[in-house]
Amino acid sequence: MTGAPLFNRMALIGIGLIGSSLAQVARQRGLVNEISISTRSPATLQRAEELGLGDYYALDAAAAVEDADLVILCVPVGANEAVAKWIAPSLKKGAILSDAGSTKESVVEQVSPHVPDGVHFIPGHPIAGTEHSGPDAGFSTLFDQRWCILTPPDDVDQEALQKLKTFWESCGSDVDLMEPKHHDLVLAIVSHLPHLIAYNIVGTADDLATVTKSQVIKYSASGFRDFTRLAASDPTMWRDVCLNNKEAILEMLARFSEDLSAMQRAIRWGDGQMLFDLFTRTRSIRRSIIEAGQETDAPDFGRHVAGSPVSSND
Ligand SMILES: NC(=O)c1ccc[n+]([C@@H]2O[C@H](COP(=O)([O-])OP(=O)(O)OC[C@H]3O[C@@H](n4cnc5c(N)ncnc54)[C@H](O)[C@@H]3O)[C@@H](O)[C@H]2O)c1
Ligand SMILES: O=C(O)C(=O)C[C@]1(C(=O)O)C=C[C@@H](O)C=C1
Repeated sequence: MTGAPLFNRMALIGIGLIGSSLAQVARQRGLVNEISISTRSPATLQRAEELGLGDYYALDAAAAVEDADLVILCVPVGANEAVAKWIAPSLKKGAILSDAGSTKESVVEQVSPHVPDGVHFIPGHPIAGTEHSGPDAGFSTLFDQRWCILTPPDDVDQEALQKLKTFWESCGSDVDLMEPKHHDLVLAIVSHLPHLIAYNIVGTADDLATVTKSQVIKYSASGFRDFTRLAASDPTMWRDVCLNNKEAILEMLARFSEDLSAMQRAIRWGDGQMLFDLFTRTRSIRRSIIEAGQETDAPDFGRHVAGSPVSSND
């Protein structure tokens, strides 16, 4: 990015995959003058310092947000309320307060009551990540060609919204605006359910006496490998996602279980047509995603680049 930095001081509370990636991209592209970092554990804070992610480091989150024009909470969603309470008295008037949490309605409910007058609270969620966590996992291109969803309140300050939008665009993302409840419903199916399925299938395989751990490793070049990647995601993060998007996740799990039962019935009764029709429909969904230029056939999922068509065995 060329031109003046968008913000003078950015404060990041939580410096794992997302916080570290934000620090690196903001520094590399000159989006902010200074970065102040706070996190709960002294060892993580020290690691952030060793990696040179910021300019100021503090275990006291309130101290870290003083004088910050942009504050982004990058902690597991279950920690947002406590952090908001902690930093609220120290937030600068006119500052933008945002977050990166994977759920949005709970964040709005838990953080909004603590936001002082004159601070612009605009929740956000980069749809970008990996199964890795901690400051070492971050990288500056994480947000390139990914979506970032912002869920501003109806009476949002338009100038603040535009500034935050420009920030995420400068991080490489495309920005969409959404209602928090709608965000949670959409993400329940496209992100939360796939992770739960992965946790479940890997757990089931591990429980089966016939599928020993060594066999899981030996044959993991198969489809199972994709599930093990997702199932290696951070347990705290995903526990908090489940507890904070309970309604939408339970709704999607119920739908999923019904569809799974239908598939089970088709297999039991030898209904090959049902199975063939379903598999044909789902295959065409992946093809249409690729044709829309939102997916490559490579394992680098989700970037908005034109990809090669899926090969056909027909
Ligand atoms: N990992 C992903 O793929 C991904 C993608 C998009 C959004 N998110 C969301 O972004 C947020 C951060 O995720 P991450 O992947 O960077 O997690 P992470 O586990 O890599 O990092 C979390 C950081 O928060 C700190 N922390 C935890 N509890 C805290 C507390 N009470 N007070 C202060 N710091 C605390 C940890 O020490 C760590 O530095 C989460 O809300 C998550 O839902 C994650
Ligand atoms: O690619 C991955 O590993 C991810 O899990 C990233 C992913 C996703 O489900 O797409 C996970 C959770 C976030 O809230 C956003 C992105």
